[in-house]
Amino acid sequence: MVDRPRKPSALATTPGLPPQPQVAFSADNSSVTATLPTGESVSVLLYGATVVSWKDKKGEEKLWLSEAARLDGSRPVRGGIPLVFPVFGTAPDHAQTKALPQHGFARSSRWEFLGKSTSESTPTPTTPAFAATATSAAGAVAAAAADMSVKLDFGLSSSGLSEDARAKWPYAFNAIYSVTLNTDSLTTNLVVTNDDDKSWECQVLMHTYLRVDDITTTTISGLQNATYTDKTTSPISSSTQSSPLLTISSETDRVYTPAGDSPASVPIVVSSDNKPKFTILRDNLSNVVVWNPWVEKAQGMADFEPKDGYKQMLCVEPGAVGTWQVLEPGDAFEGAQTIVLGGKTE
Ligand SMILES: O=P(O)(O)OC[C@H]1O[C@@H](O)[C@H](O)[C@@H](O)[C@@H]1O
Repeated sequence: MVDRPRKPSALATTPGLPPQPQVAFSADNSSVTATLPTGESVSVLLYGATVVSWKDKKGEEKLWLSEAARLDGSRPVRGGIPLVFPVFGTAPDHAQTKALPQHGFARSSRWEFLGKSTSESTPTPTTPAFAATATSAAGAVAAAAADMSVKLDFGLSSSGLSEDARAKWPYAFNAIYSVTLNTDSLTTNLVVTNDDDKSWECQVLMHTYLRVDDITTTTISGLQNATYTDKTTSPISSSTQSSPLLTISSETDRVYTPAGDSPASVPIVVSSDNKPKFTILRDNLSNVVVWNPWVEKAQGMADFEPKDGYKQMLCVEPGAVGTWQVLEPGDAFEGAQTIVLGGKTE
């Protein structure tokens, strides 16, 4: 169970120092949960290094997780943030990955927990910003706690794969996935290194299931003028997003390539009733998949519950999937998303 942490590793015990984030494993060691002193938390299943919960300080869940999601490692998690690597979907025409299952093996491999690190920008009494927010030692402690973040690192390498996955993708690699919880944001960052003596190609995607209040009043901005492929048509079609706002009113499965020189310069804003709920920033991930299965596809997925749960979820998935990332021996690919609560980006 992800909700019953034990073995708190760092507690507020030193007077005068801000309280520290807590990091704890579940009783069965299947997941690790980090909690900030201000109450925000994130839980990551070692299976897939799948983020399965992200809560704000009020305890409100920000990610959608199916009630029928398997958390026992028997199949990829339906919800949270499964990690897609080294192939997005299936690629029957791509020699190196054609034998792999949908979305590759990262989401169905057990990752190793490498450790946690915390950071804080501790204001001092001489800093004007500090003086404005804290006029006492207690205020200083509270201000420091409010600025704190915790990073959880997970590792996976070719030697940690199942025999089956290794046989289907026989390349040496090393991956480090970092999940950083801040008071108002969550960052997931993947670095994959080619440890082989020959080059290989991969795709990467962070399959984020956002929890929304009501899909019919949800809008997505930041995709205007982006070209996209529509996977719901047969054959797959291509188009350009003309409207500034995307709304979802039927099955949606699109791979966007937002316009702009730098992928990071185009935030995607998911709003509920015109109120910004999530702002998604991308670093070196030049595609965004927007997916909602709607009525029929949700019915067809055994692990999708409740069946009308598609009304409370929206997948906005930053990735590098439009083309193949070619990694020469020793090369690394790094990509990240930051999901900021509300409309703030700084
Ligand atoms: O059922 P899965 O393997 O988790 O995939 C869910 C969806 O993932 C999305 O990223 C794909 O674009 C969809 O085509 C796919 O249906």
